[in-house]
Amino acid sequence: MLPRSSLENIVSDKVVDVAVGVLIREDGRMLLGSRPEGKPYAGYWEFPGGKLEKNETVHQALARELEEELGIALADSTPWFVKEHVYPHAHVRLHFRRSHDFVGTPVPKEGQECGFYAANERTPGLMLPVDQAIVNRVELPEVFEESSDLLTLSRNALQATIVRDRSYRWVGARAETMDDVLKAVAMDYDFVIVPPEAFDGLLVNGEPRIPTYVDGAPAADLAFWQAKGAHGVKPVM
Ligand SMILES: Nc1nc2c([nH]c(=O)n2[C@@H]2O[C@H](COP(=O)(O)OP(=O)(O)OP(=O)(O)O)[C@@H](O)[C@H]2O)c(=O)[nH]1
Repeated sequence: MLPRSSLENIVSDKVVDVAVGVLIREDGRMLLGSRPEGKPYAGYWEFPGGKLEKNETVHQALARELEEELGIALADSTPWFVKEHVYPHAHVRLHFRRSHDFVGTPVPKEGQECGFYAANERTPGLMLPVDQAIVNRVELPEVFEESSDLLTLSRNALQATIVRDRSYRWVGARAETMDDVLKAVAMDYDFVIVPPEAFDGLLVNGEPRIPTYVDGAPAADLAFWQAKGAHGVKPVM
């Protein structure tokens, strides 16, 4: 067995960056499709997207993949969050971007199936292991209001486990430092709430690590914060 540091080096040398699109239609349904034959996890369902090519931005890669795979023209997209996952076949860094701004009816070009689904609807095949949890997050409200299915915690792991068992739909925490954010990522929280002055400092390469609400930001500023990569805002109540 190799020492842990060597293992980490091997894995991190081979991280594959992937652009993933969460395309949301006016009725709130999101675009999902099956993976074509010949790829790892063929037949599993996923969000559209694919690997970044050299010198491409995430948005460019996503626009290219949507055109190639489904004949969809992507006008605009905003960063949502980045998630890493180690599969038997690859260590991927998934750059999820959201968009309401796309044109065209998806026409599968690689023999896949696809369609627009609500978060509580089942796709004909299983979702990729990482994506099932993300589907639930698509319905997070953009303006944070305290509600029975949206819970903010202290940063206590045990407490998070307990509230998940009591089946809150979403679990989040307050974060002011990158360390807080990374703990929330490790706990697989659904979101963090950050002060506006800390927001930029919590981005890595301009992207958040977890869906992020900006605390005390007026709802009128939602588009401004979303363009920077925030999921939404938490106005002063
Ligand atoms: N497209 C996409 N890939 C995902 C998602 N979630 C997820 O873990 N992945 C992983 O990210 C990687 C993306 O690779 P891909 O095979 O779709 O990319 P690609 O179209 O550029 O592949 P190719 O050019 O090698 O055929 C795969 O390891 C896949 O398992 C998702 O929602 N969408």
